[in-house]
Amino acid sequence: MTTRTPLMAGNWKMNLNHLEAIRHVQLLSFALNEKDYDAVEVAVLAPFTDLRSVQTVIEGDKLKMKFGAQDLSAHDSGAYTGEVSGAMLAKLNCTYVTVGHSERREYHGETDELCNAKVKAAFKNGLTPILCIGEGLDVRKAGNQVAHTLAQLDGGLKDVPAEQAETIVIAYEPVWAIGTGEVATPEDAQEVCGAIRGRLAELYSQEVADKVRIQYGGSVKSGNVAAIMAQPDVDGALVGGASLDADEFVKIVRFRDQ
Ligand SMILES: O=C(CO)COP(=O)(O)O
Repeated sequence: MTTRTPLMAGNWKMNLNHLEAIRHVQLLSFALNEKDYDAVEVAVLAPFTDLRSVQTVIEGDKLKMKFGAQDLSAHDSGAYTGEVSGAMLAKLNCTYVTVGHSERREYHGETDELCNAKVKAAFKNGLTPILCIGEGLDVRKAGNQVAHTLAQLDGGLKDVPAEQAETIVIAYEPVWAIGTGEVATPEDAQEVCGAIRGRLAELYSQEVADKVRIQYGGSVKSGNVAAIMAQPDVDGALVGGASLDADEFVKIVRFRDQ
């Protein structure tokens, strides 16, 4: 059985300008220590306009914190006004990029096909995609959360080879739990995260499935993170609102102490 290092990632969404981002990363850096970095991987996912500043603080101070973006273009370069390419993110030393967050699916019409192209663009440029999948409230009420989420997984991973797939991060984010304070129960999280790992084993192999980190996201706070992280198929958290409060995010990173 592979040991998976938990990945605790803060998705800042459209919050914190570059000056606020510098201050926020500094606050995190004062609080986090070697023991934290030995136990978990910590990442911040910042707006595009913050990335250069975040990189400067993290690399200048030799912090072990990883950083990344919240989206990328499916295209390499060219006449795509407003888009940011994977190569541009790689040039800034980004490690991660979220793909297919539910807010992009909902407000920007991102389909599984586009997410698949973005996953491939991320890999092509040496970035690790965090593919976000999860069901809305109506699907959950109908009891179809597993089938719905696995269909998004299949779509996002279409034609992605095993050697890339084993390095991907999957974030299970039930849409009804995002920003609502309505956290999924640990059992809800485990049901779908376990099904995701099972599906990865079917698509690739058990060995690949055992390597992939699966995060839970949706109203994660210091008060609920420990119970969610105790689930066997949950390997991290993708934290929205609570990641904007440095003290709270540090508590989430230290989930074992909560
Ligand atoms: O969407 C999320 C992280 O990507 C979750 O957001 P909240 O933690 O604010 O519910």
